[in-house]
Amino acid sequence: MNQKADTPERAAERRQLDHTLERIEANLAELEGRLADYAEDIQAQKEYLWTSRDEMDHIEKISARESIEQAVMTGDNALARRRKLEKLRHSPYFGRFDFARGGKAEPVYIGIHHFHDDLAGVSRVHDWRAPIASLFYDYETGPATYESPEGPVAGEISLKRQFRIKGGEIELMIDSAVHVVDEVLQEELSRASDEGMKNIVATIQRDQNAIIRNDEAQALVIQGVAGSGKTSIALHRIAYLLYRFKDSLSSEDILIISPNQVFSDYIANVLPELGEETVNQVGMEELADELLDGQYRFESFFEQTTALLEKDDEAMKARLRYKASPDFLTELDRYAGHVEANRFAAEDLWIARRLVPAWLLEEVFRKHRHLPTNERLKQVSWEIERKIGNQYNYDLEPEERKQLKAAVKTMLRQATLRETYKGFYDWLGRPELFRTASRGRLEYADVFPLIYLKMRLEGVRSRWREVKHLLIDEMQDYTPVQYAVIGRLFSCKKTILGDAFQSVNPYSASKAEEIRRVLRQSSCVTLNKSYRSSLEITRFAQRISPNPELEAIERHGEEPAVLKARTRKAELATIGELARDFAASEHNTLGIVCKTQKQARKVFEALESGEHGDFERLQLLGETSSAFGQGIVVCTAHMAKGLEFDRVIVPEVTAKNYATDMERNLLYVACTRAMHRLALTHAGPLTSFLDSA
Ligand SMILES: Nc1ncnc2c1ncn2[C@@H]1O[C@H](COP(=O)(O)OP(=O)(O)OP(=O)(O)O)[C@@H](O)[C@H]1O
Repeated sequence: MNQKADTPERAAERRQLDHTLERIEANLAELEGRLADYAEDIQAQKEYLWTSRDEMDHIEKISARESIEQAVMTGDNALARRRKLEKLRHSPYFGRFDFARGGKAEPVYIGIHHFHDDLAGVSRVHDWRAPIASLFYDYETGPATYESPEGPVAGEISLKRQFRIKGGEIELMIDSAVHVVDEVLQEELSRASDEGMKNIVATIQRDQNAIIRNDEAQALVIQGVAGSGKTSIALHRIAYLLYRFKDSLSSEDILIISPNQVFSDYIANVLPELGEETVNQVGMEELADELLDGQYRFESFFEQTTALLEKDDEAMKARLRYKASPDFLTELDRYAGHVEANRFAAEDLWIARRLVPAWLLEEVFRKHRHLPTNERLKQVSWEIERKIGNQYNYDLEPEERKQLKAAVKTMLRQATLRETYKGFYDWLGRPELFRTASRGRLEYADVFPLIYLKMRLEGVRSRWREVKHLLIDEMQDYTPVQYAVIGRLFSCKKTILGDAFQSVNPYSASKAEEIRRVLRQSSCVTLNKSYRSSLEITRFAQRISPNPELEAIERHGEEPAVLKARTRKAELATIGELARDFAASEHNTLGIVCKTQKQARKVFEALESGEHGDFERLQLLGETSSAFGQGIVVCTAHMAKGLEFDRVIVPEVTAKNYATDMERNLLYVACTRAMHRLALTHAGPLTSFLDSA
């Protein structure tokens, strides 16, 4: 039933919607009144506190302040409810199903937020995260069961209906008896992109729902093909967990490790749209810098990838490959054990003419291996002093205490962390595997191994220790050592997602299985259905990096175009033409995705020069960019990871520019960013990756 004509069902739904909207308005009006009362009350209490402050004693003042705080909190809750009701006013729900538990079927409406009609004392719309709402995502008509806090509830769904309601009007209404590869989803996917990532509550698919609502896995590893909704699902999962565990989990307890600032900005809107606060986000490099107390300068992941693309340095590749291998972690562990066993050369010690045997010093030192080195030495001295006290019934004089501390300190074989780390490669008999990057910095591949060693030998400080749920996106770009550090640092639950086919740096990439080996107690799920791109674009990208498991959504668009130009200048003119065509279209975002930053800069400069037209919203993304915007975005495939655009242009798809496996991956990432249109340009022999495309 799709027709706009006013069928009896549609008319009934229209009445239902009007009624719901009236009830929302009534609740809002009542809330406005209460808010005004709260404001007045708070003001009056403040005035009273101020004018009576001289007559009040300390206890009375505290109690008056507490009463004001309480009133402010009540007011804040009312404000939050108002925000939700105002949102519901535009679109109170997107789904309905009629569910019978034995008796008569009752309609259940599902929306982005719960709407409890406080004035009538009834729930009119259920939050999409409520237990009963899972029926909407998991079943069509027929027998159905959901898990309530009291146990499973079985019944029968007799009707399932989807809506698109905007500005209080029903734009679309569809009954679905069969599975939801439906028109609503198709419509959602064919629309032009938004400012950033959007919520997908109305069209979450069954397998996606299972991931969102999985609240058991200690570490959930999601391997999903490009455009399978991994990032969207991960964010909806966070919103779900915040709802499900609202008494013990708040947005401050959640941390996202995100690939870069632009990505952080791109996803920043999803949680607020779902009615939750934004959560903390940190980049791997920022995390590394914190764990190293800002004491080491190091190359960035972006620089490492750029160096790999710009220099064909076999020795560097060998270093990266080794440091990303599971073997490396095993060896590093052995080395840490070796250093630990040999770093404290205990000797018999005479203090105040009393003997402290070497074995005792050794034993006490071992016992405190979890402490940072300085703390540990302090602890050894203190404990030995206590033992002298007990054993010999003698309290050390200040001078003797100093001697003890100095003697314990000299037993430690002092070496800086960097020296100890460098020593690993000598110990291994492969000193060539340690190289310094430009300006004396550490190579990026050495940063996390160094942190790992620090964790094992000295301990680290981190402001993230209290995190209760960790989300890691683009998991394929992190090595086993990085996961080992993460595993030690975060004992909380984790959601880890990515796609092995989209590694921008294959020399240090991880697959789901490898991650699982490092992070114990993890479970793995796979998503093979791709939603982002039209069927034509997905098929085209599949020829670059075939994945037989991938299932493309049946949504049609234009065939991707491979455009040959005679010269480089002519190629830039073609890009200019495509950009002008975009600017005149209904689309909002165009990504021009290049292989390297240098290439991106050239295209950007050509478009900025005005020679090819006047482009209002034109942006070049670099390593330090922090915002994702609409218009034309010129960037590298590395930066484009995780993002999507209505249209994508991939310049310089020549045999020279796209030749290695790494370049094949980058080309794949670039093409899979396109939702509706894709064009590739070249002024030289075409890359063989597109031969069959
Ligand atoms: N169930 C769904 N309903 C509507 N849209 C969906 C659904 N699942 C995914 N999408 C859309 O598909 C696109 C890709 O989603 P997302 O970016 O989360 O995928 P991804 O797997 O993280 O992609 P990639 O790995 O390629 O970066 C987004 O536009 C998202 O809104």
